[in-house]
Amino acid sequence: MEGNNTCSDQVIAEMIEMGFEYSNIVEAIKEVGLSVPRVVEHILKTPKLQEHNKNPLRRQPLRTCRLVRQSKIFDHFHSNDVQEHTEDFPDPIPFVLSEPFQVQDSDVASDWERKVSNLMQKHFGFSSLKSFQKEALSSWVGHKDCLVLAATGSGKSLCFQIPALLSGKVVVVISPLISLMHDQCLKLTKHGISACFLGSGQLDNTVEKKAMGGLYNIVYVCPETLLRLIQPLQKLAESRGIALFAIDEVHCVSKWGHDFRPDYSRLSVLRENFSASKLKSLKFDIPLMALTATATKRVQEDILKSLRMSKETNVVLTSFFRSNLRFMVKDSRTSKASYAKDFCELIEVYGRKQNIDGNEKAFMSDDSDYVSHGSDACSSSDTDSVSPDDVDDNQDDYAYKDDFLMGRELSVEFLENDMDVVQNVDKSHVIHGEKPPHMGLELPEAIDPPKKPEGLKFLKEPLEHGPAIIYVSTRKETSRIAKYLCMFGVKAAAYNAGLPKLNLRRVHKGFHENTLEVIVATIAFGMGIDKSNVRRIIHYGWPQSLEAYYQEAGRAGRDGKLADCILYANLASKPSLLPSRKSEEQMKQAYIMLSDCFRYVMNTSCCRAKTLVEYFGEDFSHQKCLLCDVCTNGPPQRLNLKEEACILLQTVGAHNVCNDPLDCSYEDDIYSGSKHRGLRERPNLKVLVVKIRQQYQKFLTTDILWWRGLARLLEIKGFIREGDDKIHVQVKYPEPTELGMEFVKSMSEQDFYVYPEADMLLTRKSNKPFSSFSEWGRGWADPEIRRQRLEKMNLNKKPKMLPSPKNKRQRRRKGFSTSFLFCVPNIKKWQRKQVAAQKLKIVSEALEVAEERVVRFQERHDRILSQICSSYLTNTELLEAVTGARATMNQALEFAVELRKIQIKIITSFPDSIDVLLDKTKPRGA
Ligand SMILES: Nc1ncnc2c1ncn2[C@@H]1O[C@H](COP(=O)(O)OP(=O)(O)OP(=O)(O)O)[C@@H](O)[C@H]1O
Ligand SMILES: [Mg+2]
Repeated sequence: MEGNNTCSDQVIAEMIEMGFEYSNIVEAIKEVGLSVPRVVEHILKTPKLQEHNKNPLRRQPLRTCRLVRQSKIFDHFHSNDVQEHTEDFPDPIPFVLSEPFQVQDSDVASDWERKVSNLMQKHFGFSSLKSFQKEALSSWVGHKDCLVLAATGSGKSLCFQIPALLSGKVVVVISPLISLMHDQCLKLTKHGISACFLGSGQLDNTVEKKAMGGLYNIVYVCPETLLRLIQPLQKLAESRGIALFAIDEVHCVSKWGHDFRPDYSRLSVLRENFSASKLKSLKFDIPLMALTATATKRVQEDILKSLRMSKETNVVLTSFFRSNLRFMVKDSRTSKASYAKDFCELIEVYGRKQNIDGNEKAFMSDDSDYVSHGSDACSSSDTDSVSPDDVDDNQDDYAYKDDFLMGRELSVEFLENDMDVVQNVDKSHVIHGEKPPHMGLELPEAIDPPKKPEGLKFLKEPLEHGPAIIYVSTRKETSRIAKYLCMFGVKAAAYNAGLPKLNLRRVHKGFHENTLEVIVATIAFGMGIDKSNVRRIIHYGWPQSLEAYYQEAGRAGRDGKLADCILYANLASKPSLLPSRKSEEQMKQAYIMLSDCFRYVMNTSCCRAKTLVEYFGEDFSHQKCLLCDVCTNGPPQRLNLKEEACILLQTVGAHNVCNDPLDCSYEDDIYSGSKHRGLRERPNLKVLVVKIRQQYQKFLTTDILWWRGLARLLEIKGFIREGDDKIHVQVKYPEPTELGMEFVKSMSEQDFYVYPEADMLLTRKSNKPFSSFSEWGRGWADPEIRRQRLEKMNLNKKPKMLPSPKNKRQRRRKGFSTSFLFCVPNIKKWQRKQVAAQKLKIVSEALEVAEERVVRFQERHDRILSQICSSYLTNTELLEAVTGARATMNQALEFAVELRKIQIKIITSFPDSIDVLLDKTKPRGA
């Protein structure tokens, strides 16, 4: 019979179901072991025991069973809206033991793999363990500590859930977020495993007592609560027993990670208080199992050290590579103006068209709450009457006044406040100038990296339909984009920690039940999101680190099917840190991580997946993933930039050997950024580029972006380094290295072949490598041509006045906003002109391209027309082709007209911006 090999919990539960008395079962198990038939037989044959079981097959009333019913997850909330949500929660597992039942360690170790297999099948419906799960469990069975590093969504939770089932003891899980604990308890309850969470979010004060009495298989705690409960937990360890301490999302331990939480760094108390030397009843230290999906080598070492994990800790490292994720980087201003371009594909997929065929009706009626309160999701019925430009970005009002929900505040804060605010930092935990910790412990390489480029099999696979998550950095933007998408019939909603809790809960529910398809969220929609069919993760704006990026991107494609991870970033800009309170040391670390992220985006030649997994210290076993934009589009053409590299190096060198302070004219605040930087100040890259432009006619019109990219390449080659003691996202005050100077000396011998970086490509044109300023744009520099053009356009009238601030809102509502011209309102006039000049340059370039396209489309259109004429046929295919060609031509024309309008606006507002662009106007004092 099956019961022969089930664990003690199962045997007892089965026997209780049959109606036997608990104390009799325990006594019988002691006599005959964990076999249901033998236990039954023993009880029935023992007259003493039989007395209590006159009619064993008739169920005993609960109170005589000395059992407690496993509380529903909702019992943990003092909520009066229980009825509304009861359907969320399945019937809980029937019972948990009210009395501790110590299982012998030998029971667990024997034949554990088969027992695990049975338990998995019973509770989760899986047939087998993954190899890393098996390895983690075997560490636990051998009483060893274990650090599990496995990709997002790979199934790390199972590693600590199984020990609870297998041993009959309690597993204590330390988790950073109440929402995460809530989600996991919910899932476990559904799988018939008793679990609870403790901490500030738990308002039912009986739960803690019950948990410390051993009534739950799995107890989730946040670190603060754990520190408070050391003594009760010690008692629990000595009574029912604690099988394992699992520290989930353990990268939070390390200040070198992307999500440091000071309370996590105090978790060494686990080793101190739950070791065999401290608790006499223990034969072994209670094992620690630390789990994360994002940890660099440095973070891994820090975890081992901070938690005081044993020297024999088994580091279970799986490949971080997710072969079904298609990584892409796209250039975008990531502002309201670029929504139309960036989200057109998304709208096509999730928008009205598709929803009309599907269940739009249901969406509109069922989700009327979202619709009527408009801030987090909008009605698709708005679509027809609103244009993209009508999105009111001032409306950031999240008041949620649903009569139905008013006064029904959930009494438990299952979602943290300020989850999307970068964590505060406990300065006492940061040692200035501290070297990265080193454990002297060799971390193993990945145990089972995939051998073949699996991307091949996804190459021909279409992207299936499934939900999407868009990550943005500000709360305001979540609602702005959600509204924009809703206007086109996309079932979208905003999610950020500033929204009312009930609202967030509904978004969660909508997402999991597929009534919402696109969630626009801050990082608050974070850890523990485990939905298998997420098809797209879009980052709209720069992430703060590659760790955070990969963890968020990893929420896509957990079903193993193809999924897209697209990062939209303004390649002409540099990322900046989100405001947070950080110590100096942590700021440095944050900048290093931000810089790594910047370099990932700017890279054009190395497979994205390779860059990412190697970032986490893994050897990528393939050359390419075959899916990412770099693999599919190929790297750009390599260029020999020997001359440019030498010129930059020479300029850097020339300005670094300057010892005479009077000769260094960088005190000008426009150039150096500050008047007070002191005389030993080095020129920054911008100043150096101006010097190059002044000195070399050939480079007069080169873009700073181009030099920025080149400086990065020179830094990678080790030819220059950052001369400032601060860390910058990109080298700012370059200083030549010996290697760099050697290169200059050997100028005639060495080539400098490189793949231009993404920002360099922005400015580069095939036939004019250094000119980002079109002929047409150059024409404006000539006063006569300019006069003629303005005359022709009837626009040589007075420049427009700067709009008054009170009309700002109105201006925003109008289609083409001129606000982009005045987006830096407080800077000096000269700088403003420069900004305008830069914009003019970009617009002119774009216009040139647009005009070329118009001409091309026109030609195609004419060609098809002439074909029709010559064939004297009314061939429908040709007619369709000519209509299509006309449509594309018109589109291109429209675009060109819009660009022209913008250009005129810039020129009329700043007529001399052209001069600035050509560097004719010198800054004050230069
Ligand atoms: N052995 C297995 N076979 C099949 N599916 C599994 C197995 N183990 C876990 N899973 C499934 O994998 C999914 C992800 O599991 P889980 O939430 O534990 O991932 P995770 O590694 O903790 O992810 P994250 O890094 O986001 O926390 C779950 O839906 C789980 O049911
Ligand atoms: Mg997890």
